Amino acid sequence: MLDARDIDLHYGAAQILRGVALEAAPGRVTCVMGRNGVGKTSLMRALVGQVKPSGGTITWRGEDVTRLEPFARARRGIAYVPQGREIFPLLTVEENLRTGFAALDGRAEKSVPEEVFTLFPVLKSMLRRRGGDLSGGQQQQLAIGRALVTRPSLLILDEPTEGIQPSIIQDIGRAIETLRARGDMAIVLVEQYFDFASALADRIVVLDRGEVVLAGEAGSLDREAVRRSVMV
Ligand SMILES: Nc1ncnc2c1ncn2[C@@H]1O[C@H](COP(=O)(O)OP(=O)(O)OP(=O)(O)O)[C@@H](O)[C@H]1O
Repeated sequence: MLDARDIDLHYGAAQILRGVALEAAPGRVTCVMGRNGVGKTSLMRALVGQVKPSGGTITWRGEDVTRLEPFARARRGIAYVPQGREIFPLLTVEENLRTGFAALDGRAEKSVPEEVFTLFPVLKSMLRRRGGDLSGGQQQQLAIGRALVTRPSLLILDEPTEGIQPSIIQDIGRAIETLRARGDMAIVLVEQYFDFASALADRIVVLDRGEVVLAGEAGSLDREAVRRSVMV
């Protein structure tokens, strides 16, 4: 269980997050929604340790991880698929997948889980291709695959549908459903694509200008209010 409470975040003098709360539980998809620039990515970066909040606490499986470095959180099962994918264009697909092991300690198993290729068969057929030669959608699948090699129990996905063709968006949606159905992984999904998010979400948190303005079980929230919150 992830429990982030009262998160404040500043970049210099600018306050980006104000008292934000976010929970994520195994077997559930928590969607973080909101327009451009409201602080969604900043919140994810705070969860994984890439930025330090100026206030609040982040508890993961009962441990306060607020001050832990990113690698220490990765070793505790937290994996992040950043916005824009950030795969290595000159490395092959296989090498890109293997970079995920850098997050693990020496004792961890260092084989790519077969599940990665079950979820994204295209990666198996492209193991020797360079990451940069893949389509945007294939790169997104690779970025998710790389996160899964650490066998995470919290998977954070930052706008995985951005700039991706519809057929691959469907594949990614099915992959998220499969991972949720396993029941042991908590998934946090940042999304602005309303239909995709609302089809997957168990819980929805809407941010606006650094604050939570709507939060609740997906079925209990006013769909139109959520839709409006992501419309430009
Ligand atoms: N490293 C940084 N230094 C200063 N300001 C930043 C930095 N990163 C982001 N910001 C600013 O913080 C605010 C929130 O950005 P953030 O990327 O978290 O929003 P977002 O909701 O994820 O937006 P998007 O959907 O466009 O990615 C924006 O005003 C952005 O310009």
